[in-house]
This record gives sequence, structure tokens and C-alpha cells, in this order.
Amino acid sequence: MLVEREKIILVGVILPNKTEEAFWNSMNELHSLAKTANGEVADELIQKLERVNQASFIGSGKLEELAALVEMHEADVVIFNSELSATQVRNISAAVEARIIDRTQLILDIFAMRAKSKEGKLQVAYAQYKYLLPRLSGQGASLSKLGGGIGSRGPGESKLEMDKRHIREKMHDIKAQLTHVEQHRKRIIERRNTQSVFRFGLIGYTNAGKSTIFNRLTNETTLQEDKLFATLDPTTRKIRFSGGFQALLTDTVGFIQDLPTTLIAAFRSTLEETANVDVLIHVVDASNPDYLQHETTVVSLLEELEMNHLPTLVIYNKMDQAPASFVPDQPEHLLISALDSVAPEMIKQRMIELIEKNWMFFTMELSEEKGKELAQIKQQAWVTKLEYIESKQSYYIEGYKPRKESSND
Ligand SMILES: Nc1nc2c(ncn2[C@@H]2O[C@H](COP(=O)(O)OP(=O)(O)OP(=O)(O)O)[C@@H](O)[C@H]2O)c(=O)[nH]1
Ligand SMILES: [Mg+2]
Repeated sequence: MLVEREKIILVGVILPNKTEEAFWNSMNELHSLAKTANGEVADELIQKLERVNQASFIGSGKLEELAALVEMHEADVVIFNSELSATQVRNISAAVEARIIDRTQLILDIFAMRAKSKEGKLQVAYAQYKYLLPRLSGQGASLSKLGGGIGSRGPGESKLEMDKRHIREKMHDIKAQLTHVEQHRKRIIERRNTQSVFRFGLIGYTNAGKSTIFNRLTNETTLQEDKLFATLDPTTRKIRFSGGFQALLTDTVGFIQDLPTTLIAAFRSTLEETANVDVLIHVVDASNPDYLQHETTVVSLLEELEMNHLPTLVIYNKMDQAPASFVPDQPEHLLISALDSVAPEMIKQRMIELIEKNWMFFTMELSEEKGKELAQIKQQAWVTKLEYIESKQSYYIEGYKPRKESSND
């Protein structure tokens, strides 16, 4: 579907509680987010304030300037780099002839656009209603302005105008459907957990290169794009190592700073596939000037999601574009460029080391008639030595296998 690109004006306020550098980085990110939502940024309006204006977020003089800017560019949408209250949206809308949305709405919108699975769609719809609910009162005028385009995907116009009771009913309904889908997914995960397979989970800030790495390692083509949140639904595939050994790798949704709280639940469920992996692979875009902030965001979200106990390998990616001055700040790391031909082997080498570290060393002998069993062992355990013993007509095997015996062994 081709949507005409909407013209956007970005608005940001520099406050004393953040450094100017952090502010500009977040403005750049807002720019990428707007582009990801198919928008075309026509201009930016910045104001330095001691605190935000309760009534209109920016000062009244600045508000007039914004109205003039919108008129000059014939802009369709104004996106604020913070969360706005219902009152602020109402007051700004009264003065400016464009749709007024905030960063949270923009992110929700991108999520709505990107969600493919039934569960993903339900999660995003739920988050959108949750965001909307406290903002409904007295917003009639500005809500009726919504009618498609950035910031209004998902629950359509008529639904947006439902009263609170209807929205609550709708949320209740979505919750029930979600419970159903979640149970189904949990059963799949449980089944997978009873198989003794080593599992890796890719996580990291949006656009770090997770899907590129995933594709290179699994020879798959999940959507990889220079857009934020290209991947929304988790995908799990096999990685094959030499000798026939297989492990599983899961690609996940990217993280972002100041993630709308309404979306944390959605995140939690999409990340559940990675909640019980053996090792997390945290991908960091080393070429991004804000990579340290990205790392911090990911680490604190992992804490919030109670996943910070998992062993983690940090991959600093896009080293081809990283500045010469780049210094990794995590001890357990790998420096690569996912586009480099040697990258998959470098990562696999490290993965093997991690498997050896987290699994249990074993030795065994297997009589030569048990060819089928041998093939199975080679697939499920990481075999490091395999010798035929002539005198015993059997194989001597050394390798690594799960610490816990699986139930179907
Ligand atoms: N120069 C360079 N670009 C890369 C490298 N790895 C990935 N990219 C590019 O970075 C962009 C983002 O890559 P993705 O793999 O989609 O990133 P992601 O982490 O999956 O992003 P989300 O799914 O949005 O969270 C794409 O345009 C890739 O081609 C690299 O090593 N060097
Ligand atoms: Mg991706």
C-alpha cells in the first residue's frame, strides 16, 4: 500500500535535566522514527526552557512561531519529542492547523504498522487504547481531526471516538484474546524447552544490525532495513555448525530509550521467546555516536524484564563505520561488521566457546551398529572428538551436552 508521505515538523525542548548532546541525539532519533513512519521532516522547532509549559508544552510565543511554520510548510503533522498531556494537545491543537502527536504515539504508530503476528497486533492495539484512555476526556475536538496517516494507524477514527466504557470493553476483549494466543505460544516454547537444544537470543537497540546478523547466521531473510523497528515479531531459526550440530537463534524487536510504558508489556511478551535462552547476544551499533546510551537503555530494560541474569555476549557491530577512537566498554565482547564475509564464522566460533562454557563435558563409547544414535548425538551435542576404536568396534565420543538431562532423553 502506498501512503503519501506526510510533511512533519518536529518540536523539541531543551531542559536543564539533560545534556545538550543527549538532547540532540534524541532529536536525531525522533527524525529516524518520523522517517520510519513514512514521514518527511520539513523543519524542526527547538526551545530552551527551565521547565515545560503546563498549558502548551512550549511557550506561547513559540506556539505562534509553530503555527506560522506549519502554515509556511503546509505541514500535516507536528511531532513533539516528549509525552504530551491531554490539555497540552488540546491547547496546541487550538492554535496550530495540523495533527499534534507525541513521541509515544509515533512509536505506537510504528509498532502498529510493523506488527505482523496476531499477538503482536493485539499487543499494540492494547497499548494504543491504554495510551488513549486517560487522554479521552474533553478531547473530542482534536480527536475528530484524526483520520488516517501518521499517529492514527491502529484503532480507526470511529473507534477512537468510542466512549471510555467502550474502550475498556475493547481492552478487556483484547486481553482475553491475548491470553489465548499467549497460552498457545507458551506451549510451543515449553515443547522447545524439553528438547535439549542450545539457544541464543539476539537483542539490542533498534537498527543495531540484529536481523542482518540473524540472516547471515541462519541463511534466512527476515526483513532487514535501515529503519527503526524493522523486526517486531520474534523469529527463531536453526543455526548449523560443522559436523551437523544445531543450535537455535531468536531475532527480536529492537529496544529504544524512553520506551512508552504502555509498550513495556508488549515488549515483555515478544521477548518471552528469549527469556529462557542459554545465552543472550547483545548487538550494539558501534558507529552510532550515542552507542553508550543505547547500551545503557538495553541493560536497564533487561533488568526491568528480569532477564539480566542471563550470560551475555556483546557484539559491537558496524565496525566498518565506527570511529578509529572507538573503545568497547564490555569485557566479554566481539568486534565485527555484519556485512563482512568473515563475520558469521567469527560469531560461530564465539558461540561454540559459549556452548562449551555453559554445557557439560562428557565422554562415551557407542558401538558401531548404533549409527542412528550417533547421528542424533552429533546433532544435539557439540562433539569435539570422535574416534573409531578398531579393537572394540565402537566409537569414542567427547563433547558437550546440556547440564540438565531433558525429559525425553
Ligand atoms: N555499515 C554497516 N551497516 C550495517 C552493518 N550491519 C547492519 N547494517 C545495516 O544497518 C541497518 C539495520 O540493520 P538491521 O539488521 O535491520 O537492524 P536491527 O537491529 O534488526 O533493527 P530493528 O529490527 O529495527 O531493531 C541495515 O540497513 C543494515 O544493512 C554493518 O556491519 N555495517
Ligand atoms: Mg531487526
